[in-house]
Amino acid sequence: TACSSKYVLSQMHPMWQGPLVVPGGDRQSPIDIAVRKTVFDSELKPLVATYDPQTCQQIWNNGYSFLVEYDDTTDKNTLKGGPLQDKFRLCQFHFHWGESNDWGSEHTVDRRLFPAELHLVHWNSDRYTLFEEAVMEENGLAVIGVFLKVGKRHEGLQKLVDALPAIRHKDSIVEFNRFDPGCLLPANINDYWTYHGSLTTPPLTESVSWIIMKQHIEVSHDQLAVFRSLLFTSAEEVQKSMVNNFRVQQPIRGRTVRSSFT
Ligand SMILES: Cc1ccc(O)c(S)c1
Ligand SMILES: [Zn+2]
Repeated sequence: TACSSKYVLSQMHPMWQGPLVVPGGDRQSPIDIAVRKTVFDSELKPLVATYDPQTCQQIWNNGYSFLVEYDDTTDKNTLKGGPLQDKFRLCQFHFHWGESNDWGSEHTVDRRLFPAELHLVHWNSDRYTLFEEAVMEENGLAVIGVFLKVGKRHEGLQKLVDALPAIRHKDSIVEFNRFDPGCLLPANINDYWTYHGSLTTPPLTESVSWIIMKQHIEVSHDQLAVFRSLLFTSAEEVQKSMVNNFRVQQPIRGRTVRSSFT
């Protein structure tokens, strides 16, 4: 689909430290959410996420993370409301995680680290026709972030976990159908923080309205261990475990993080 193509196909080995600051970058991600500095905004509306599991197409290892991709040629999977003025289309979701359960998330809450973070990536289909266009524009993307905690097994995630051994190496891909991304959202999606930031992988463009869920989801230790069995490397290269695929935190540069709850 559009969202997978050249954009995240970079052959560059993930330099997770990456450029510390993008030239002129004053709205980079990820950041720490200092709760006492957040500002409640009563104008923030409830989020409306509508997903069709039938539009799930494939799951693949792009050398940074693994992506589950959806058909984004129609408005079948939409996100609107919340801080968003326009309607956004889901194109993919992926995760960032650590080599241990002590770290792995990109965002933190009062410096608290989670073992992993889910990103559901949507692009502004009211203003653009392709993900590639939207990713370069200020109001182009909306990414929902959900923290993962280790606890009880996540039944809905298991179908995805079972598909991972087939995409162990970079650039491997398998067909993946009938997966409802909604099953990965927490029960309460109306309590969130939102701020303007960037992608956390190249090209690090400052095109993202971030919507970070206050409520986390739980996955089992064993499910997370399967994430760590993936490889950054292709079958020909010396094996390198896909772990710690998160970016270092970036300066807040005077930005305000708004909350939808008090
Ligand atoms: C579009 C996109 C690709 C990869 C990512 O980690 C993020 S955060 C967004
Ligand atoms: Zn991400």
